[in-house]
Amino acid sequence: MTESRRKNVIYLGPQGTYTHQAALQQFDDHDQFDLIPAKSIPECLDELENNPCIHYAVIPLENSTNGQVVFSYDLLRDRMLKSLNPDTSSNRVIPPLQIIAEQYVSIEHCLISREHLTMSELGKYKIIRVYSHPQVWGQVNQYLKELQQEYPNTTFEKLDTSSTSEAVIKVMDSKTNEHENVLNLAIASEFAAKLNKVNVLQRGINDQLGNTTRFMVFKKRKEQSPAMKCAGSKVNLLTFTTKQDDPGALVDVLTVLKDYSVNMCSINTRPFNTVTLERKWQYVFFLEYYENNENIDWTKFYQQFGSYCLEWCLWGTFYRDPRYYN
Ligand SMILES: O=C(O)C(=O)C[C@]1(C(=O)O)C=C[C@@H](O)C=C1
Repeated sequence: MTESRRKNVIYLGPQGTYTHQAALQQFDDHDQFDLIPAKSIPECLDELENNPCIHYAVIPLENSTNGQVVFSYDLLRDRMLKSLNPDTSSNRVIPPLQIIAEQYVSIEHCLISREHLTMSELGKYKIIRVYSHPQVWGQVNQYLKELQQEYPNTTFEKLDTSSTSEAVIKVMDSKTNEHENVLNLAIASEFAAKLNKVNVLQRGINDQLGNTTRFMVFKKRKEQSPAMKCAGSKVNLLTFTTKQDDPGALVDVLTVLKDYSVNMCSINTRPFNTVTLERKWQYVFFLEYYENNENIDWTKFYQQFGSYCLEWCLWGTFYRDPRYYN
């Protein structure tokens, strides 16, 4: 493969994040794809949208323990609202980005230190600063509570970073201050610890066994989809707003799914409030449904569905991840 045919995939970095693992799962052909770390989730989609050298983006969407990755949901929400063109007769928004796949990554958090030390040594520190991505706190709540109970004379502080690998780098850069009795720790994957050659104090510290995060893979809509060896169920992800706040407005939209025997797999919502719009405080709904019924007239389905929405946007149709749903 010539250099120019190679494709660039941007993901939430630095190297070693769970998103990096999702990107490696999706784009496992190293002769074809270069993986490029981004500093934040918004940067991933901004770069894919605006940088001609970026071909794909991978971002986290939801976690089995603590739900929505709100940063990602809000990117879709804001993109749908931004793309709305009040001059056109159609209420369908067609954004420049499209979802083409999902990936699931098993999340096994570790407690990580820069220096080599053991759990029994934690009690000698007055303050322990724990760095991680904000999405992680809800996955290790119980663990941190128990840690505090075990070391009652130590104050544990939680500090947010842009990703779990960023937390590891923070800990590597901030030297333990023995004099002030302050220790810096990170919560991240074993993969991140190994990449950065730091010490794993404890493994599998997440509260729930089977903790899993689901990631979404995007491409530019105008570019061709890559060839994918997939089979099985196809899923659609669509966002919409309702026409009014009257009783039954949401039911009207969802009844179309029932009428066409379309099986819904998830529904979520995020609020928004825009001064330029007449209605205050509205919601964007996120809907996922299967596309496995060949007898459905999808053109008619979307005509009817769209007629009950103020605006709607189909983000993509993709296969259920066969690695996870086997
Ligand atoms: O920080 C990382 O490693 C990420 O890939 C982000 C992220 C998230 O935003 O949900 C991914 C999976 C884990 O649930 C924690 C953090």
